[in-house]
Amino acid sequence: MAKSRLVGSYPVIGIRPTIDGRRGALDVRGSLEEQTMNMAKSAAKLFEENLRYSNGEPVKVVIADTTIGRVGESAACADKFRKEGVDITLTVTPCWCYGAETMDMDPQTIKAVWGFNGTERPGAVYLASVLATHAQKGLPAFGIYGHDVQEADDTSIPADVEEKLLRFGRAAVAAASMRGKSYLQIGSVTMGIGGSIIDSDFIESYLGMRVESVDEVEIIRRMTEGIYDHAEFEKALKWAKETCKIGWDKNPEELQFSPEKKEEQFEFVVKMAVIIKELMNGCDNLDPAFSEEAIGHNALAAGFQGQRQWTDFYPNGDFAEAMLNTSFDWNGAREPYILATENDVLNGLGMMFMKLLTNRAQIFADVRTYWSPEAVKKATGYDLEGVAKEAGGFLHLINSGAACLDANGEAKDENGNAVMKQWWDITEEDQKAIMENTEWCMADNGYFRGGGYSSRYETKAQMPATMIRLNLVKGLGPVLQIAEGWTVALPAEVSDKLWKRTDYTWPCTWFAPRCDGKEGPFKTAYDVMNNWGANHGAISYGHIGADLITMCSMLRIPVSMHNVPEKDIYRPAAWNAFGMDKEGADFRACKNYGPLYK
Ligand SMILES: C[C@H](O)[C@@H](O)[C@@H](O)C(=O)CO
Ligand SMILES: [Mn+2]
Repeated sequence: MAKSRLVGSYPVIGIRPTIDGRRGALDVRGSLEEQTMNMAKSAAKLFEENLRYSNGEPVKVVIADTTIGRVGESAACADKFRKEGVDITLTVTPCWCYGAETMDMDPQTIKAVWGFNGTERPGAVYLASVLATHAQKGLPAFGIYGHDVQEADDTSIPADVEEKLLRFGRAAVAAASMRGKSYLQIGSVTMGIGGSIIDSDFIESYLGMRVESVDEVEIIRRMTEGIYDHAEFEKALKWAKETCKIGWDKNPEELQFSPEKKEEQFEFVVKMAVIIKELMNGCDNLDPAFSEEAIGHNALAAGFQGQRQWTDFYPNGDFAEAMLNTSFDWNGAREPYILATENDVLNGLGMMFMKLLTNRAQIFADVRTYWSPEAVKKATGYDLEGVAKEAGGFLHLINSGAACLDANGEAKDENGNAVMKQWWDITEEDQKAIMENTEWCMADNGYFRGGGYSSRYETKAQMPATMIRLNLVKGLGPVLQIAEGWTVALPAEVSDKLWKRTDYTWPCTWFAPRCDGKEGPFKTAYDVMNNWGANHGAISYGHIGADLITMCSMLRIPVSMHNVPEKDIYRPAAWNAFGMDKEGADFRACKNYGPLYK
């Protein structure tokens, strides 16, 4: 399994078994030691078996050396956790404990408390008490309390408790994985797109990341001076020549490049991909003279400007963007990178959020066109069916470049269903099928004067998907939009007719949000697009809106629009104090707490 070269720790989860400290003749504490420690061990096992870092390794979990009954043991636990690199804590208990003495007071950890629903001892009473104390001290924590009473000796974790523990765990590991990593901007603002105007303060104070920036000329310097892994480039080029199906050249005859030039451009774009990888994560195989370049920018995500100055002159970045965002390359299955096109850093960060939550490759797309049932009928004679009909139409998601190739839906699960897998599950067969269903057409010369290639595929299968947009609003700050839905499998002739009306040589995904027909942003697919905050969306496989909502509350980023069922919304207990209207409460709470790293 190819390991990411990211430098810096991955977040560790610390479990804090807390207990009633009373000894005496009846030794309350002694009677609870085993049950309390067993809760901690059950939770640790659940996390270790179900949570993975983006590099594919199991999440590391540590348990305090002893149960925590009084403040001295809290301090010893905090000391151990600091040494272990704990960024996330789960406090567990079946009984009453002394909240302010036993709670996690570290302002930087992401916290949850699980109070066992048994009635022999007041675990739930402690939960309520310590969550109140967390709120009083400005250290919001997630509360977990199972719906049904359990037997005191029951060490199993009920389904509702497991769901909250894992949602908390996935979101906390994603949020804390960003800490200390970089966002690398290659180039500058693209065609006046606001999302490409980078806001370092937001990235530093909300995500705990740093912003690195290099001029695009750095790619040319490295090409010219041979500052790249030559063996890797040769391997990449050989693989690409054997595996990439070259499509057609749509440009007018007089503007088409010669076969020799096309060959040269193909080598150029493959070399770009190798160099951008090395810019993001460094490389051990550079000539020792380039020890500085070998370090890389420790980038968890990056953006490439391309348009216009680069693409008016050099071959475009679509190959690099598409391949790096994909779950494999010439080295086989490996952690997908996040490389945004048009330097849309906000969309790149959205892709990063969802990659960290799912460990799957991500799609970057324009939210290009809403197709109503009437318009589709008029253009193709086809009556919408299924999810597209239920959504009152569908959206055309299409952008040259940074859509992962996994999105053509050619990887299959054990039942033969189309799926965008977690990267470590991608098989050789999946890779072959994905590449066989992708073409590399010559770049549209009207847009990309310098030439290059564009990946081309259609998402032919219906798959669950979640589209998000991270927006920055002056006076408000960051805000997220979420639309769960499905990719739409249109009949080939229908898809072709609609696709041909726009950029037929780019990756094409039809998307139907889950709509409810009620007034508001989810009335129909039209309303989703009409309320969308920008030109781009980041799209992930799966319905992951609830995980995103939980993670955003950890990052203090309010969610302004979503179609996640209210029963699945899970935020820190303190959010309840900000009102019963969940969305308004979220805004008020995020404003109250402010960014994590202010
Ligand atoms: C190639 C074109 O300039 C595209 O980059 C443009 O239409 C966009 O995608 C704008 O988001
Ligand atoms: Mn775009």
